[in-house]
Amino acid sequence: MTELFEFPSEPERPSELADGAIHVPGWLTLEQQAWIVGRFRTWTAGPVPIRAAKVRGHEMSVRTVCLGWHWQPYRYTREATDVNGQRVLPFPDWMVRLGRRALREAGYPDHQVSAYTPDTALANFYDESARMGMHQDRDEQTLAPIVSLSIGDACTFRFGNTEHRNRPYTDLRLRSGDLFVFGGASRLAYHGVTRVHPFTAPDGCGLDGADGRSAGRINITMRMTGLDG
Ligand SMILES: O=C(O)CCC(=O)C(=O)O
Ligand SMILES: [Fe+2]
Repeated sequence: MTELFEFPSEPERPSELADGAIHVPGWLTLEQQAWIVGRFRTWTAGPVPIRAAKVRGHEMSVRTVCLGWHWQPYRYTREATDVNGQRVLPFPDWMVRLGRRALREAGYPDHQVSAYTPDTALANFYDESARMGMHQDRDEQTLAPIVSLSIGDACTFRFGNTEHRNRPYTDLRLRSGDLFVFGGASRLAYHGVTRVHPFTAPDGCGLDGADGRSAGRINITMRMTGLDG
């Protein structure tokens, strides 16, 4: 035999789906993932507990806890007036640094990296039956890029166009540790999660299933609201 099979597998590289939309597979180490899951558990404990936001009277299947600003359909407030009226946790400095590193490593230019000061994060939890319909992230007053981190079970992420929620779109798998950035010409692209793939979370990522259940998926999106106060 040749040594063909001894070559390490091709390293995973960033790929640009569309102008400004970059997928970086395996961006977070397992240790970083597990650490973030630990932080997530503290956020869900309050003062504003994780909850399913209500859209036109219907609870979303995804549950969300926010940092910095509280998102409710379709606005940001400091107090979670649709939950318990408490003020949300502050946006952590480590996440600003992580957001800048994400932009840099996704290939964004230096001036955009240094100007990037995300002030809100939506931390979503998906159980194996949760989904997120096609939508635009447009409750922010700036068009600064969105930085998205995924941990736990993989999902099928649908990334579409800026005009409407229908084709053309690309379905890709977001796995534990992946980074996805969408800014520039892709900032207002419609996107959603069509399904979660149970039992695909890697050992050591910090999300473990219990009693035969799958681990679920955490997704964190950092954003710059452009809001004062
Ligand atoms: O879970 C994801 O990957 C996307 C989440 C999302 O689009 C959102 O929170 O607005
Ligand atoms: Fe979104």
